[in-house]
Order: sequence, then C-alpha cells, then structure tokens
Amino acid sequence: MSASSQNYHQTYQSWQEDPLAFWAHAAQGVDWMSPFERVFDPSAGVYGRWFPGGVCNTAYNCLDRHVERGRKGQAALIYDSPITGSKKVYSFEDLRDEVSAFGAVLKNLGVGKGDRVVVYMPMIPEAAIAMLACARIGAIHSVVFGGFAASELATRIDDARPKAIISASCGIEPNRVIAYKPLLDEAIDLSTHKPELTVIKQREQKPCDLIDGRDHDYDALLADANARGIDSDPEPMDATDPLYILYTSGTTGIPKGVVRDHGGHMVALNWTMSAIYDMQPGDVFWAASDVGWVVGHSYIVYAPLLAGCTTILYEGKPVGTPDPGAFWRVIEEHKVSSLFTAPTAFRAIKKEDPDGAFIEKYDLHTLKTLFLAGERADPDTIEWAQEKLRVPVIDHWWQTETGWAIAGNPVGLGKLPVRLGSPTVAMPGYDVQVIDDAGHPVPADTLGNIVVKLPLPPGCLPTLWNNDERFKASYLEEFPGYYKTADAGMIDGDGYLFIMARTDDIINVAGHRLSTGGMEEVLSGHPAVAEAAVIGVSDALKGQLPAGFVVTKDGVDLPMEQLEKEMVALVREKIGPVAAFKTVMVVDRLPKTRSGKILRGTMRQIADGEPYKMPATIDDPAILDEISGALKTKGYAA
Ligand SMILES: CCC(=O)SCCNC(=O)CCNC(=O)[C@H](O)C(C)(C)COP(=O)(O)OP(=O)(O)OC[C@H]1O[C@@H](n2cnc3c(N)ncnc32)[C@H](O)[C@@H]1OP(=O)(O)O
Repeated sequence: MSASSQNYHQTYQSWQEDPLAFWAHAAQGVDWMSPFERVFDPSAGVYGRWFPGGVCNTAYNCLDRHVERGRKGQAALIYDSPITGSKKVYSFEDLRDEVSAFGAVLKNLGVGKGDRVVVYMPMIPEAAIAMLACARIGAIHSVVFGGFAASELATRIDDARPKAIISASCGIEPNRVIAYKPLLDEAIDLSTHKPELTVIKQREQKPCDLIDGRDHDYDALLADANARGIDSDPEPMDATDPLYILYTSGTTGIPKGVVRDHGGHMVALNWTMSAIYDMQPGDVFWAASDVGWVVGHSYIVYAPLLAGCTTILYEGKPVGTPDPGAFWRVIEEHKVSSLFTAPTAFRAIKKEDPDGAFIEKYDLHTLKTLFLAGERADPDTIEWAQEKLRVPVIDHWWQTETGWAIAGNPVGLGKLPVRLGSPTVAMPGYDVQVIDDAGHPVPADTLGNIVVKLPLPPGCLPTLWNNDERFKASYLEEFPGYYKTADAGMIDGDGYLFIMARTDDIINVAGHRLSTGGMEEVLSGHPAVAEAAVIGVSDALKGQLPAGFVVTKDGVDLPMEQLEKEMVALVREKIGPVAAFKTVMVVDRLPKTRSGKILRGTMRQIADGEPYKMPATIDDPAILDEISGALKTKGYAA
C-alpha cells in the first residue's frame, strides 16, 4: 500500500501489527542487487540488524537508477552560494558522472571498500560528491563539521582511522575566510593516526599549499579522470555494511561515532520523503543545514536524491547574505516545495525582519510546508512563521543517532492538528514511551525519560563505531529493552509528545549539539584553573548558550578580565567557533552537594531567572548568592 493511501493512524497501526511486513513493503522503494534474506534478524548485532543478506548500493539508488529511468536531465543538486555569488546546477546525469569519476579517483589512490574517509568541507558541491563517491565505492565517510577546531578533528581522525581526508582550502563565513588547510594540517599533526593522503579542493578565495606526496588537488585529479574517461561502478554492499560514521557529542569530551548502514538507511529515508515530507519525485526539497550535521546527511544529500527530488546545497546564512530575504530568494528562484531548517534560523530572520517585509518581496507560491527540527521549536517562532508564510509549520523531533524523525506530523499521510510545543506523534517504527527512573511507565502528561522500545527501526544506528560496549552503556543499559533518548518529556492523552529537557550534559546552541562536559574539560586544562562548570543558559536567538564558571588555583594572581579572555579563546581554539562560548565567570567557589556534586541544574535555574528550591543536600547555600552575583555581572539572573 502506498504511503499516501493510508492516514497516519492506519499506517502506525499497520506497522504495529506487522512491523516486518511494513518494512518489507517500504524496502520495495529502493533497488537491490540481491534481495535480502530476512527483513530483520534479531540475533545479529547488538539489538538486531535490518535486511541481512541484501546487497545494494546507496549511490546507485541516489543517482544511477534515476538516470536510467528518465530523470537524467532533471536537476539533482543545486548549489546556491550567496556568500561567493555563485550557483551551479547538476542534473542527475552530471552528478552521477562526477560521483562516478571521483569514486574512480579515490580507488586509484588506493581507497577501497571499508576504508574510512574523513570529509572536512564547507558547503560546496564537492562535499556531497565526496560523500556519494565514498558510498559508490564502499568507503565509509565521516563528515566533520567545518566549525570544529583542529583538536576536535584530530579526535575524530583517531577514532575513525581514515585512509584519506577530503577537504577544501577554505570555508567562507560572512565576516571572514577560514583557512581550512592549516586546521587540517594541525589536526593531522595532533592525531596519532596519520591518513595516507588528502584530496583538497582549491577555492579561489584562499588557495593553499599542498604537501608533496600527501596532498592531492581535487580538480587536477578529476580532470585527469575525465580526460582518461575513467569511472567507477557501484560496489555491491551488504545492507548491513556501514555507509558512514557521524560523530556526535557525548557526555564526555570524546564524541560518539554513530554508524549508519546502507540498506536500512535507504529504506527508511526513502519512506520518509513521501510519508513525512509529502515529496514526490521531481519536487525541490531544501534542508538549510550543513552536511556536517545529520540533517545534512539525511536531507541535503541522501533522502532527496533517493526519492528522485532536487536538493539544494546552500552556502549562506538566513540573514546577512545579503539580508533577511535570503531564504525567500532561494525558494522563489529554485521553486522550493519544502523547506527544512532549525528554529534558530527563523529567530534570526524574525529579529531582523519582524514584520516579514522581505517575505512580501518574493513569490513563495511553490512552498507547501516548513519543517523545523534540531532544537525545541518555541511557539512564538512557529506562530510567526505560520502567520508570515501562510503554510503549515511542522516541528519534528529526532537525533543524530536515529537519522530520521522519531516523532513528527507526517504531512504525506494527512497532516494532524498542530499543537504548539509538541513535535506531534511517534512515527511508524518507533514505539515511544515515557518511563520513570525505575523503568516503570508513567501516566499521560507526566514527565519522565523518553525511551524507544527495541528494536530501533531501519536507518537508526546499529552501534557506535568500533564500540559496541559504549553503545550499550550509553543507550541500552539504563532501561533494558529500550533505547534511551536522553531527552525528558511527556506524552499526552492523544499521543502527542512534548520534549522538555536533556537528561545529560548536552546543550543545544543554534541547533548545534554540544557537550558542556567537553567544555569543562577544556577549561580545566587551563593552568590557572582548579575546577570548572559549564551550563546552558536560555538565549532568545540561539536557544541556549554556554556559560562557564571557573575557580582558580591558589596563588593565581591574574586579572580576572585577562583570565576570562584566555578561557574564551581556549574553548574556541580547542572546540571551535561553533561552541559560541563567550561567557565565563571567575568565582571563588562552586555550589555543591555534601557529596561534592556540582549543582549545575540550580545554577542554570538562577541564570534563567527561574524559581528554584534550595537543594536539600547543598553544602553551603551562601555560594548560590555568589553565583547569582557573578551572573548579574554578565546580564543574567535578572
Ligand atoms: C534533528 C537532528 C539534528 O539536530 S541535526 C542538527 C541540526 N542543526 C542545524 O541544522 C544547525 C542550524 N543552525 C544553523 O544553521 C546556524 O546556526 C545559523 C542559524 C545559520 C546561524 O549561523 P551563524 O550565524 O554562523 O551562527 P552559529 O551559531 O552557527 O556559529 C557560531 C560561530 O561558528 C562559526 N561557524 C558556523 N559554521 C561554520 C563553519 N561551517 N565553518 C567555520 N565556522 C563556522 C560562525 O561564523 C560563528 O563564528 P563567530 O563566533 O561569529 O566568529
């Protein structure tokens, strides 16, 4: 049965009644080189594996099959870069040919099936081409977001142990050109594992020097491959083979390598395009995110192409490139049907254009729906977008780990009524429950731990890269039989889900998932610091911002302002500008329980001006006044 011939409730019920039949049916939406032997094998992997025995290739499904079936001239990828003033359209045939040639280049360099390839790139077409070329030849890509610093890149290099790194000479931010190559060189210096080679896309805004014998020029290699007419065939991949590793912040500074497989990922993403996003082949889908995040993997690169849609790769910002009409210009020019972005982008637009005057300048008749994800969608932003765009505004909730929506409002199955503050209902594949700390289900409308009953559906992570034990410890052990989302929230009587808070140290800054523990580790590494705490405080624009507190070692006699400057610079240097770490306070003491646990939750409540209860186990209540005083100097704790 097609996705659109059933409504949400019927579809969810059909999945509940027979999940294997449901996913077997969805699997018909992609091409298999050999059919799978079973839909799901519960005895394989950590909690089971999807489509074992199936042989397929993701790049073939994204490109070749559309070329073969009448879409070769259709735009597959539109690169639109207001930041450089350039645009380029790749048809499915163009993209297939360039991916195939670049796959051959990688193979000639010795990169093969199962090798890891780190991709550290700005938002240029070569980033998507590199990902798809890896998928084509069976190499496992690991994209690292460009806003991370060299040491974060080094950590990922050491975990993924890539044979090659594909990068560019520079990235371009509105106020500066960022030389990527020195960051890459530094990361390779810092890492224990040394990749054999790099391939560098030279950009005219800031070309870089190449190291003889290690660094290769992207354009020269591609030109040579094209001159010699070499290309690569799609490698037959087991459905359970890894397609990519994407690192995400964990509760310590060491990121977790989320693994995605070929078969289940394709089946799930392809299903979402029609059922959740109501996209048909030929429609234009725009995820205004970055290929460094999971939204970029799933909805800039893989899902739109799998579904035969046109995708947009946008190198720009919602405001300032050149103005708050940037998104509307792209929608009009490329006839975008659906826009998917983070609420923070809309808050930025709303701040600069509160009356929506720029919206009125463009013809947005093609836009059917706005999808929001990546952070909590605040009701003000949703209402503003609804009023100004006059299209449904759909919040949905998912994670890097899941790769696609856990909860949403599946427009392709018939839109459900929107409830502000709720990403709506569980998607087929996810049995979402709320349980207390002892693992017991809680009644409707009661706050608890949001968990998903195992097995997770196709497309979700089967494990962490080379680390089944960390996968189990992080996600499966606390609530046996369930996947722990580490989000807290509730489900109302109608099944609507409300996501309220994280249960760990992860904060969400402008849709970027960051670990406060990681920032604390960096601050603690400063020679003057005895101990540090970082909390996420509410921010009207970015949702949350990190704020640090440090206690200096005895005898440190540096001016407070100098210390604070050094701390801010240190986090930027070690984690990257993406951390947006700009506030730190030197305090005499940190508030703790008698057993020594820092009371970060209470500090956050003070910073956000929320009422708080004096923790019964607090060691010295007077310290909270000191924290409040420090926060006031930074404009918090009103
Ligand atoms: C559902 C599953 C998921 O959650 S996946 C994650 C979904 N999240 C997203 O898609 C992210 C959404 N956010 C954004 O796209 C941006 O934050 C938007 C809204 C466009 C605003 O961008 P911007 O003004 O640069 O602010 P920011 O907070 O992102 O940046 C902070 C500093 O980092 C820098 N930065 C950003 N990107 C890069 C990059 N690729 N390379 C190098 N640097 C980068 C920014 O320039 C900024 O630096 P500075 O502190 O101003 O000097």
